[in-house]
Amino acid sequence: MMYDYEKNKEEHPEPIKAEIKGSLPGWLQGTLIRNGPGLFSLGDTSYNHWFDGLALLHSFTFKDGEVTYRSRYLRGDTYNSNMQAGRIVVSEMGTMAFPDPRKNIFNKVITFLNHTIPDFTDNCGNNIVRYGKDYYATSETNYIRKIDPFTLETKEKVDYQKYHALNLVTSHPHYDKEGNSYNLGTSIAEKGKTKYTLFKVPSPEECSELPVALKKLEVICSVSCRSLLTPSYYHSFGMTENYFIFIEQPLKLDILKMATAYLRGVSWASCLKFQPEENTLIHVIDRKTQKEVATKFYTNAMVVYHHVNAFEEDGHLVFDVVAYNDNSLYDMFFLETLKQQKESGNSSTYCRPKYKRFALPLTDKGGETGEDLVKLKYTTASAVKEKDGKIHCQPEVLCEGVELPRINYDFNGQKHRYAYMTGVEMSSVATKIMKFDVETKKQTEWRGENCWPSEPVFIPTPDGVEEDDGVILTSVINSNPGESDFLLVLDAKSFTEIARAYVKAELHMDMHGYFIPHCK
Ligand SMILES: CC1=C(/C=C/C(C)=C/C=C/C(C)=C/C=C/C=C(C)/C=C/C=C(C)/C=C/C2=C(C)CCCC2(C)C)C(C)(C)CCC1
Ligand SMILES: [Fe+2]
Repeated sequence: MMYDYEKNKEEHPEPIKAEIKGSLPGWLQGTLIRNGPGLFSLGDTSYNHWFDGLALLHSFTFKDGEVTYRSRYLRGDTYNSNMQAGRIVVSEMGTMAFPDPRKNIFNKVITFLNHTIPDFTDNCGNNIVRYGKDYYATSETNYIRKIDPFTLETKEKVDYQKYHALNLVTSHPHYDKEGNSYNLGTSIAEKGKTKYTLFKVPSPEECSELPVALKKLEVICSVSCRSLLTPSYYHSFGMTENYFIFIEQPLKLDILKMATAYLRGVSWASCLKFQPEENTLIHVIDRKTQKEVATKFYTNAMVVYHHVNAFEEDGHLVFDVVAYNDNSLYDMFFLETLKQQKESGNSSTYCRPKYKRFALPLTDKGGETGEDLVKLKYTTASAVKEKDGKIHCQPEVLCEGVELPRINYDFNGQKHRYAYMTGVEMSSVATKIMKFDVETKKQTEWRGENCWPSEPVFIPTPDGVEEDDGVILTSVINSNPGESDFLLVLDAKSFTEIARAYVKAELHMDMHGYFIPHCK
């Protein structure tokens, strides 16, 4: 049986009480919000790519041993314009929307102008982020959409460009213990320069008076792009106590091609090119000096979407990522490809993701040319100094076939032992979730027959002592006939089931989730 990626999903804005099997820990109070695409065709139009689908938020609220479920489409300008027109009229990364052929020439000219000086989509269907005290649905364009985290109603549209010149911003910010948020974005050909900018948005306390916390956006550092018109695509970055890690990979947006994409009748995604002949630069930014460290680190060509974690140890900066050899992940999610797979029953041939660990020496003083400067005993990752002083890094592959990594976020920036991930076996659905022990390399799994779990989210026990004191939450699509979908609660230590909350509604395959304690 295969998941039907193309099917439009219904929203359930009224709370639905779930049926609990097992018992929920009393301390688990709050709301898990998850985000992902839910609508793929409208009128006689449809999206080409699964990531393009209209954002459908859903949430599980835990209160006094009960769970309530609700879901709501994000009613952004994109959603409203599409619904009003009864067809897809706003372009997304993988789908260029063209004017209705029945429309008059005047309308066609306006649409053309809009795509020459484009106003991008606010269909924020990738993740939930927090800036100050507010929560936003986000993808990677300059628009984010404030939401009510409890009712999932759509609020104001916020434009990063009002606060800083940013054309693209990740949907994976970092947060520190004080509640500050950190994110990374790209400014394209701004005053003749293309650069990646790291910025900070202060904690809720510092922004409490402001309607939009981004008003207090502070630039930490800008990294120049290696080429003006082909910035790298990236989806996340790493942060430790003293450093940020940004991977400038050879998966590139060709801006000139993008500018003419509409005229040429192709999508923006077709202007995204993997260039394996180029290497991958690893930028390390010192948080104290707010400057890039002088040493130049690089590795072979690769494509990374998700950083797992990063930490400092004995003069090294260690970071873990999920990496691919090419861009086949994006290609796998074209709806036509997914449909063919479903019909033929064949699984996909996309490149298997690998959990890789890199170790960068922070001091290379005295290192000889050709010497491996990594002195950590527990990793085979290497960093060899070359004649020109650059450092060539080779990772250690810790395991394969994993994606959507999460850790106990209290350990972000510190040495972690466990990563929680979905397991993928050459297919577009996850068949299991797993706990991976990076020290022993032991993998513990949860799987259910005909069940497709989502990204596993770790929630720490309030008085927890050990890293894995807590629970894992994952929403599970259950394709066993006559059975309902459910939210699964696992004990993170033993990775065994504690409870299921069965929902009398069809859950959709989503991307990422955010847990807000005590939001109820
Ligand atoms: C502004 C701008 C623009 C636009 C843009 C856009 C429109 C974007 C969007 C974007 C987006 C919208 C993005 C997204 C992303 C996503 C991702 C990257 C994802 C990933 C995923 C994954 C990794 C998966 C996983 C999974 C699942 C989900 C299921 C099961 C199985 C697996 C595990 C495989 C342009 C360029 C034109 C120009 C410049 C500026
Ligand atoms: Fe992501």
